Amino acid sequence: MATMNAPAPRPFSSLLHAQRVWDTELPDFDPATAPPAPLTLFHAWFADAVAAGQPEPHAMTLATADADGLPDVRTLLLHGADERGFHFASHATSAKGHQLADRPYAALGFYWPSLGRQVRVRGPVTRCTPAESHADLHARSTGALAAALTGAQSGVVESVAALHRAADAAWERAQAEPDAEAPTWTRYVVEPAEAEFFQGDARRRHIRLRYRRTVAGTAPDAASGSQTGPQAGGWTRELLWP
Ligand SMILES: Cc1cc2nc3c(=O)[nH]c(=O)nc-3n(C[C@H](O)[C@H](O)[C@H](O)COP(=O)(O)O)c2cc1C
Repeated sequence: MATMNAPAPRPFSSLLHAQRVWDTELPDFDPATAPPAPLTLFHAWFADAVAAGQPEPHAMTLATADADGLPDVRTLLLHGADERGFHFASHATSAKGHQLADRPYAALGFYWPSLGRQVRVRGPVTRCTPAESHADLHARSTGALAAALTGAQSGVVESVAALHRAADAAWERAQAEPDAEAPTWTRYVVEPAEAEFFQGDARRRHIRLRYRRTVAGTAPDAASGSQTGPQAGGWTRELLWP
């Protein structure tokens, strides 16, 4: 009887070079129709990503720098986007928490491949009040509370068994005490100084629209063709070469 052999795995380079990007139907983006402030466009693009079935559209990369200026990056969930900025939450005692204490600036990146869209945000980071951090924690699932109660984020754990013990204990506590405190859990806000919207294009005519916060009356608005000054709300828009 013939034996069924599993196919030999393809070499990494062959797999890598077989991948494609921007070869689906992508939306048009006319920057001349973009709203004056980036928050409105972010909300619209987020709704588009949800409607397009983009998995986990609220997952974003958060870049920070350590005390020596060395960069670091990880994935987080967006907890809100409003006039104050882009909100996320984590432990103040984690690696990112220490980095933000040393250098309270960050960059965020969203990528929604279903639409060929990327959004980047940069700016200073502030901590929300303890009451807001508490509310953030308790507005979410038992699993999220348990994860926060496990604590020690970014510390070294001696074994998987130790991780399981701590996680199981945290789950039990989260179920028994839904109001339990996780004192280091902190909600942060990135206040955008810049926000860039990238619309991919199959022919590589990608559109990049950057908003920069300005003092009123200081800069023309290249994206709208206006020669008369900045947009309402203190934002200047510029098109960037892709
Ligand atoms: C999809 C996804 C969502 C995540 N969301 C969060 C989050 O909201 N908050 C958080 O602290 N960590 C979150 N994490 C874990 C972080 O990526 C990271 O591992 C952790 O925060 C420790 O980062 P640090 O050592 O740089 O501080 C998430 C990971 C993934 C893959």
